[in-house]
Amino acid sequence: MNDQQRSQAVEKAEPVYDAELVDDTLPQPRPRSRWHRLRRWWLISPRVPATLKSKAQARQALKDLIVALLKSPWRYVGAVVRGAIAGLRWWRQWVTVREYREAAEHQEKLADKFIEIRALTLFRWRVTGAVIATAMLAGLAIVLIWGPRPLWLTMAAGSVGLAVLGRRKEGSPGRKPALAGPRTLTWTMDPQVLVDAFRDAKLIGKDEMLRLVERATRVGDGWAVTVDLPATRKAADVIKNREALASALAVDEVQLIVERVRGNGGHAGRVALWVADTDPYASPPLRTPLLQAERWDAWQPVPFGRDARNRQIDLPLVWTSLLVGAIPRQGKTFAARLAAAGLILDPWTRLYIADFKAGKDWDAAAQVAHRFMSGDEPEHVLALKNWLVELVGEVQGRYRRMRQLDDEICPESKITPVISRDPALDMPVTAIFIDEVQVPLEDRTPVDVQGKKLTAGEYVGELLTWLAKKGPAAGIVLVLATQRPDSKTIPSGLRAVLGSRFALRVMDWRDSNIVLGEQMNTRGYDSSRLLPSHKGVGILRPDGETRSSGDTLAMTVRTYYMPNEDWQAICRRGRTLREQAGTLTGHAGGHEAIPVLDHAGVARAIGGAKPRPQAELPEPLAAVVEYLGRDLDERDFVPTAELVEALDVEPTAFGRQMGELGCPPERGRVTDDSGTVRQVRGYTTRAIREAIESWNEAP
Ligand SMILES: Nc1ncnc2c1ncn2[C@@H]1O[C@H](COP(=O)(O)OP(=O)(O)OP(=O)(O)O)[C@@H](O)[C@H]1O
Repeated sequence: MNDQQRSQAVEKAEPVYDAELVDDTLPQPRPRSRWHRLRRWWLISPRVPATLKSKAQARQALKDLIVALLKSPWRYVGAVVRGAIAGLRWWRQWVTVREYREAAEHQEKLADKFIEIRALTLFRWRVTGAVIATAMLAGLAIVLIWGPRPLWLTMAAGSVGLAVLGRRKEGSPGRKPALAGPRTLTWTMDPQVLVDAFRDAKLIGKDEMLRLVERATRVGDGWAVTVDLPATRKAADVIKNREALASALAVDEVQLIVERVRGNGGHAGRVALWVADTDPYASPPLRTPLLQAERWDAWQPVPFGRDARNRQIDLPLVWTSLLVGAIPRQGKTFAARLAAAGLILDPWTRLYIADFKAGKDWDAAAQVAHRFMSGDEPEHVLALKNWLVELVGEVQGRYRRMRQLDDEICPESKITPVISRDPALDMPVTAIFIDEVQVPLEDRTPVDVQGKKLTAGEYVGELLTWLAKKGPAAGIVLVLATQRPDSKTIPSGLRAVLGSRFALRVMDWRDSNIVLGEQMNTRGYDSSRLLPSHKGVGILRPDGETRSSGDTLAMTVRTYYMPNEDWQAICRRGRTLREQAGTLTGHAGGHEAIPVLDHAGVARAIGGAKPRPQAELPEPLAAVVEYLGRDLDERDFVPTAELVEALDVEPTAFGRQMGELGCPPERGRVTDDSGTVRQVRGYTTRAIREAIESWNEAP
């Protein structure tokens, strides 16, 4: 066989790999060391006492032990005294032949038995006297013969006997554990008191018991304890009836925090309680930590306040909106300014500030705001209307531009930190703060929206609703503060789309529900119960995650205190940061830009008004509008070739006529059926809409 024949006879095979194909995109089991396994078992085993499972618990157990030891002499003396009293009572009954006497009285034979009873009583007195005399003589003899020591020993044994007799009876702590689980004395959180409180508040039945999950521990300036409710009871009901429980525990409800323990370590019947020693809001308020921050990232939740346990509560602002409601002088403006402070310290954030309170509270923000006004006249309302129209147009533009960005920069139709800081994309996080929003919402100045007559208030309401709905994903943050959170002032459609809510003290539970949401009072959250003296304390119902709140629906928070000088310092810092970053624009930059208004587009977007009949439009614009129909709003770009073919027009003349109507052809990108992107000439729908509008507005 020559070489050529050999190479034809032997067929080359693909290499064979001796291996297993592993899909490493799936979560892989992690090898666990013995130490890890032991640790895990230790933590979950019911045999290991809870006190040995965590340092905090062990420390608390040690403290309790020391306290028990220190208290034991007093407890012993108490038991001996109780024993002595019990012994005396028993002796009195015996000496007065009480049982026999009562039986005779019962049978109405006391007179017959009187002599007999008296004799017996005398006899027992004599026995008592004889016993005392014998005991004294015996004691004397013992002292004389053996000294006082045996006497002391006898008395000690006697005191033990009395202490046993005087030990606490059934059900009292000290004899039998009231909760399942290990038990030692606690200072204030007596388990029996807790069980009784739950029973009195009708949160558990008379025969039901609580189970102790985590013994009472000192946390901050109060006591924390975690308990399991009986199987059929729900933690949500305890939260709902927090006030009854506070009353049963004899504390003010602001001192009691009840939370459901959720996630892996919890279940629907596990409740964590914290009882403050004193009113947690009576202490002086804390200054905002933002004062120490050189700058802030708007994408990070803003430090908003502290709860009663002194845990920091942060408020996320990007991708959401906030409604703050309260009666006057409770700290609304202060709360809204806290949210603003975080955004002011991020130079990449654009701010619109409308202060309808017309006071001095917001003035310092003028040096950083892109748009700023302070006043409560109709002209201010109309100016706000224009801002909002501009913002609606801005949001529409952002969505259109985001659609054109590639998936790596913009994976969803949502702005990201990178997009928001890219000056070329011009989509910064834009926050609009409106203080006393009821003023523009109630304004009755008539406005003409594309032929439809509305009041300025109605139109502002529609624009705000649209912005709250569509704005957050495009980086628009809406913060509205109102003194009048009633259903007439804040349209329900607007309330429904505002993500986060903060209710300071209001007049009644209805107003509280208007701010916090339907039925929130029945779930235990009612801001009308807050005390007038608790300025800056409110119920926060956040949207998304807030640090340290877990899955809590809402929480009582005391906002950080930011007096005017701190606020001014933050605004000054915000200005310096913007100057350095070159992002000082609009009002703060000294050139008040006139809002770019696309009234027709906005009216179409919010559905509040219809454009004028298209018959009024000149050709070929009318034909283009007719051909595009709904696509006018849904598409960004229409190639000239498509229009020329559909309308059967001469391309050069068509281009010239469109240009004369204010809509010259531009270059744009289209994707053909095979997925290839090509650059072609055509018209942006925005330009077409603007052409329609300018024609409609022409006299
Ligand atoms: N976190 C806080 N801690 C302590 N005091 C506060 C706090 N927040 C606000 N206050 C106090 O409450 C007062 C009223 O606050 P603010 O001006 O924000 O009220 P408001 O609800 O906006 O009032 P109005 O409805 O009149 O505009 C402030 O002067 C301030 O002293």
